[in-house]
Amino acid sequence: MPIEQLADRVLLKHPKGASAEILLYGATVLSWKSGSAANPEPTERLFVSSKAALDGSKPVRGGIPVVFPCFGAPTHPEHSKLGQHGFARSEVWIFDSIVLDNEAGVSVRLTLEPKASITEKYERPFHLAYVVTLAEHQLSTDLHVENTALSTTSPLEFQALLHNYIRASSDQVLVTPLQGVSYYDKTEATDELRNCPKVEQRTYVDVKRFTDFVYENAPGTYQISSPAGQVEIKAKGFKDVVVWNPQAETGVKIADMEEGGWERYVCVEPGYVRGFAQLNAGETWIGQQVLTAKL
Ligand SMILES: O=P(O)(O)OC[C@H]1O[C@@H](O)[C@H](O)[C@@H](O)[C@@H]1O
Repeated sequence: MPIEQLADRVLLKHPKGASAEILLYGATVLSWKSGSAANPEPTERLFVSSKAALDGSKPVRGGIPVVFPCFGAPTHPEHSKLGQHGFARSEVWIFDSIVLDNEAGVSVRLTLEPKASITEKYERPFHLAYVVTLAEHQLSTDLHVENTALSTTSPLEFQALLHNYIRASSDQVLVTPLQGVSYYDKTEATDELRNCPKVEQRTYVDVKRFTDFVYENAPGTYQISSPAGQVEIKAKGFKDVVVWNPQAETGVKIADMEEGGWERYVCVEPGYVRGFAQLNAGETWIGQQVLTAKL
């Protein structure tokens, strides 16, 4: 059975060997096992901390959490009651439908709409759909945000991001091409420094030290290369990208991070996080990414 629905998750199996697992809580992709053209053996491409809670008690530390409607601590007045990274990663999504089920793609659609746990802290009407598609060497995850409000209301303003934890040795992994792109360095000590743009000078960006950089208007295609393999991310609609690895400096303070977990991944997160996407009533915005196992 290429698509299997369990009580709390959905399993996707591609006829050529790749597989993926999506937890309904947060619509979090927990696993993506894929071979590449050069190496057909399916290998795990994502990192999930062995201390991650998978029971819905807190967002999953790993995989691909969905960030919406705010990135980081809320800054928009309509988000003031929300926690860091918003509510999409900590609500149970609905399994909506099977979109595709053939060799070209094994694909499902999950949805999230306002419910009591959301409306008590966020008043805007919306409809989210998340389409996860598994191909032979690819995983695509597409977020559709619809403003379901009446036309008389002001536009919906939101941020969105796909928080990919890509499995890689953080000592050796390199992310390209970010040279020349401006970024904001969230590791700086003061607000003034955090809000002061810098320009990436490096051809190859590494995360050997604590890194939390928000690249603005980034190129949209990223290569993540390490001895463990190479994954390409191609993003559309997500104009920015965040590169994050806490290293031991801040990793030891993360309660659900396994010992030394920061050595085993890099987060490369396409998002719309500088400023807010604006969506008129009745309109839909789509943010997409395609992850390709290259090596
Ligand atoms: O611990 P959380 O809420 O999952 O966030 C993890 C990290 O997520 C990144 O996207 C942020 O840029 C970091 O600042 C943050 O620390």
